[in-house]
Amino acid sequence: MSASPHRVAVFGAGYVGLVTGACLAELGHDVVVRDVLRERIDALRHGEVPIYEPGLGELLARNAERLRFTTDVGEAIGDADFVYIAVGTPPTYSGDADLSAVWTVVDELPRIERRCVVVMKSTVPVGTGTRVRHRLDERGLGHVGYASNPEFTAEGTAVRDFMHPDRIVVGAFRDEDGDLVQELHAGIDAPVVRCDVASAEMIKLAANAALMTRISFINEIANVCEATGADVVRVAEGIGLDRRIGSAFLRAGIGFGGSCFPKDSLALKQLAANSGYHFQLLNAVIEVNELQKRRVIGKLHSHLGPLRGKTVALLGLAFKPHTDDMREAPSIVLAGRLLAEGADVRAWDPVADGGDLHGAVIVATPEEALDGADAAVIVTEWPQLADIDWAAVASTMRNPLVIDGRNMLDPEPLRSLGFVYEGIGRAAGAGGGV
Ligand SMILES: NC(=O)c1ccc[n+]([C@@H]2O[C@H](COP(=O)([O-])OP(=O)(O)OC[C@H]3O[C@@H](n4cnc5c(N)ncnc54)[C@H](O)[C@@H]3O)[C@@H](O)[C@H]2O)c1
Ligand SMILES: O=c1ccn([C@@H]2O[C@H](COP(=O)(O)OP(=O)(O)O[C@H]3O[C@H](CO)[C@@H](O)[C@H](O)[C@H]3O)[C@@H](O)[C@H]2O)c(=O)[nH]1
Repeated sequence: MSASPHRVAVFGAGYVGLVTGACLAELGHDVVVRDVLRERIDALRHGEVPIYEPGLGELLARNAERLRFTTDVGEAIGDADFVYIAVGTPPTYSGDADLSAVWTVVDELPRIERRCVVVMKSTVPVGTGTRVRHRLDERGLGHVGYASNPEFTAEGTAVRDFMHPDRIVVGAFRDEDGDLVQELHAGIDAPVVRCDVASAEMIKLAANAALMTRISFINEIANVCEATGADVVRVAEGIGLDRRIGSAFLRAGIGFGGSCFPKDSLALKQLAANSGYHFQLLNAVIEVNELQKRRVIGKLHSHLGPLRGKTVALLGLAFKPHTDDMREAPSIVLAGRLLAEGADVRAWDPVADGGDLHGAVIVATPEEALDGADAAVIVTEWPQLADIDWAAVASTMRNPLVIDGRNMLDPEPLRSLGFVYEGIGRAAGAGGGV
């Protein structure tokens, strides 16, 4: 519980806005979350949680008396001390971040007489804060503060990440605004990085770029492992124990997806390009990822030949486990390629609804997806997949082939059951799951 409760308005009831609102309420603040989607707000008012995020439902319920939901700007702003902007910043056709939702919020802010701080939670290009500051000044809101407080939570662990972050970043034009945002987080035990607004904006983009670089790096190592007979799982373990390297984000697989990495890599690439800089390394990271998503298709070809008429079971659809989010999920590229090549796609996910996969048949259990299939492809490392009774499945599949896009299974038991097992970057005969 923080020493002094504040009144906070959060614009955007998506993955970030809802988690931010619920966690700030948990810290003792009074929060109003505003969204433009009436059905989303109605659902929240009825105690329903419109997204799948572990722990969020309990947090919203526990803090119900400090949380309100509205579509109305005036009601949201009320007498708020903080206005958090947590709206989407998707990529435009060119890859630049689309800031239209951010500008809508800035422009719909009513006349505010008192002291209040607008806080940017959305991921935005460097320079956005300066532009928002000017717009606030032009609108006669010069007394309203502005701070950048980027979000580093990952989907599936967002509540824990918010309450126990590695760090809190606060960039402000005026120290007193930064002080207030820092004070709002009283009760969270984490280092606070105080800096200028541009640096805070860059910390967010650079952190994501660093994580993506590690993933594309290990994926390229995996591809070389595959060509040379090494096992990337052991290689990642071996290099990750070096404290200078560390073991996080060294899981080779079929590439990164999600609502953040793909779009933020493009946004940083275009931000650099717009400033006259060609960001070569980031371009390579993006390209490696695009190719990585398609490697499974090559593996299927090498085992099955032409895919027309073959049935492929896609196990997992969400871009990662413990979320229903399918934005930029590798499953979308995979399903699209398979369907284009004439394969029948049967797909399963415990929470993502697969509505984006036009032409794929969505089934209720992994076993149903595998029944009669020519190949199983593990797309998302859902823990449920570790519990499949492969001995039973062996007799129901048309062809016992498992392509493990996340290196989650132990190859040896599968091979001893007669399965052909291929991971990503795992030489034939390599043992041990991850
Ligand atoms: N998803 C994540 O895990 C994550 C983590 C860190 C940062 N971010 C960044 O946070 C931002 C939000 O991401 P998200 O995943 O929560 O997006 P989202 O699409 O899930 O949610 C955005 C919400 O904003 C609402 N909205 C649009 N215009 C509005 C307005 N004028 N007033 C109020 N609400 C409005 C939308 O209806 C939607 O519900 C993005 O910039 C994203 O890059 C996301
Ligand atoms: O070793 C790894 C780690 C992750 N991934 C993939 O990378 C993607 C992103 O995973 P993750 O980072 O766990 O999830 P996000 O929810 O997208 O979170 C990222 O993006 C958020 C939005 O910017 C940031 O706030 C988080 O810090 C950052 O981790 C997923 O497709 C994963 O399968 C790998 O392939 N190998």
